Amino acid sequence: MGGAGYVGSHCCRAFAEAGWDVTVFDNLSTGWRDMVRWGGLIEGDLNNPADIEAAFNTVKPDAVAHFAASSLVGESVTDPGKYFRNNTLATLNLLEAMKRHGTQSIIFSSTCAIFGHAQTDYLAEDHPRNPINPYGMSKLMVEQMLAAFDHAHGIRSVCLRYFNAAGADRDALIGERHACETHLIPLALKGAYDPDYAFTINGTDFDTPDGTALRDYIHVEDLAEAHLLALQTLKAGAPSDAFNLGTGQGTSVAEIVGAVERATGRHLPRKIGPRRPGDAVRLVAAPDKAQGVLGWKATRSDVDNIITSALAWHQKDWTIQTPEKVQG
Ligand SMILES: NC(=O)c1ccc[n+]([C@@H]2O[C@H](COP(=O)([O-])OP(=O)(O)OC[C@H]3O[C@@H](n4cnc5c(N)ncnc54)[C@H](O)[C@@H]3O)[C@@H](O)[C@H]2O)c1
Ligand SMILES: O=c1ccn([C@@H]2O[C@H](COP(=O)(O)OP(=O)(O)O[C@H]3O[C@H](CO)[C@@H](O)[C@H](O)[C@H]3O)[C@@H](O)[C@H]2O)c(=O)[nH]1
Repeated sequence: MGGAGYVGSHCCRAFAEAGWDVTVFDNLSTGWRDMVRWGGLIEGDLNNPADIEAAFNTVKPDAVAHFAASSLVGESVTDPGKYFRNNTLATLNLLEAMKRHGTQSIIFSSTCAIFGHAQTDYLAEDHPRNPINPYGMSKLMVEQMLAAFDHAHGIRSVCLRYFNAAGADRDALIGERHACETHLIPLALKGAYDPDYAFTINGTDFDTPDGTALRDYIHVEDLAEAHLLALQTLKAGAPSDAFNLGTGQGTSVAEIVGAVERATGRHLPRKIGPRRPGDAVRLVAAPDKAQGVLGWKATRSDVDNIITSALAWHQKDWTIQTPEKVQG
């Protein structure tokens, strides 16, 4: 579900390369037909139970990987209904279909936004879950629904709580491609090449060493590997579980700006703006549980490697970010 999007398309590549039959179900609201390269595409909307029913009748899936969602923190603050509908209600439709069809395994794209403000430097799975924006709330509700569906119907789930997904695949075939881009790394790359784009740092008054927000950037191919491992453990009969997926390394917005300048060899002009509504100060994972239980470790998530891979993809199809700037 949602395999035409950024994280889903990278995971589909990993699933297909592991020898699994992949079918993408996606309404292409924020995804892209040409990012569905590993498996077929069924166009459908999770808000429409008849679409899900038809897809399940066609494919009869053993397992579901559920990436589909609306996922812009700022937008969720101004339009919460969209988030409860497209993330929470739509997932309920999916779970009802899984129940009807006897599909017993699901990997869910959760998020560190379920935790809210960090009470500890590194967020472990048992950190209190107090989301501070409707996006995080809508995802936490899904985690709770998943637990209830396991209890009542034996549908086992793995909630993978990504920290900040970043980077692009090793061959630069697919990458971070959001029609409405709000994410830091693509916008910083755009700012380095496009003199007409005013890149802005959202707040320099956070309680962090350099005053800018701290995040844990995780390479999208490391996330894909975690999905493979999670599905394998579910297939082997493991119980439902949840894992925080990050590196354990916090990187500030200012440090990302520096890394973009290193990778591009260009100056990145920047403005200083206010904090973005709903933004947490610091979100850094404690990745120990994923390491211990899944045997997963981020190996591609060095910030310079992330930005180099993102840049390689953007340069291959620069029109996606900055028309006219193909030559850099
Ligand atoms: N990108 C990140 O940093 C990040 C971090 C944490 C969690 N996540 C979660 O990971 C998942 C994937 O994120 P992404 O960045 O790849 O987003 P994306 O927008 O690129 O992909 C989402 C995909 O879901 C599809 N979709 C959305 N609503 C749908 C619906 N009702 N029916 C069918 N398809 C629908 C979209 O068309 C798109 O292809 C999301 O659930 C997101 O909340 C992302
Ligand atoms: O032009 C920009 C864009 C972003 N930021 C800041 O950079 C940080 C990271 O922002 P962004 O890349 O948008 O990621 P997050 O807001 O942290 O949200 C992402 O990461 C979350 C987990 O932290 C996921 O749940 C969300 O789906 C995903 O959008 C935040 O402080 C932003 O305010 C800027 O300063 N300037």
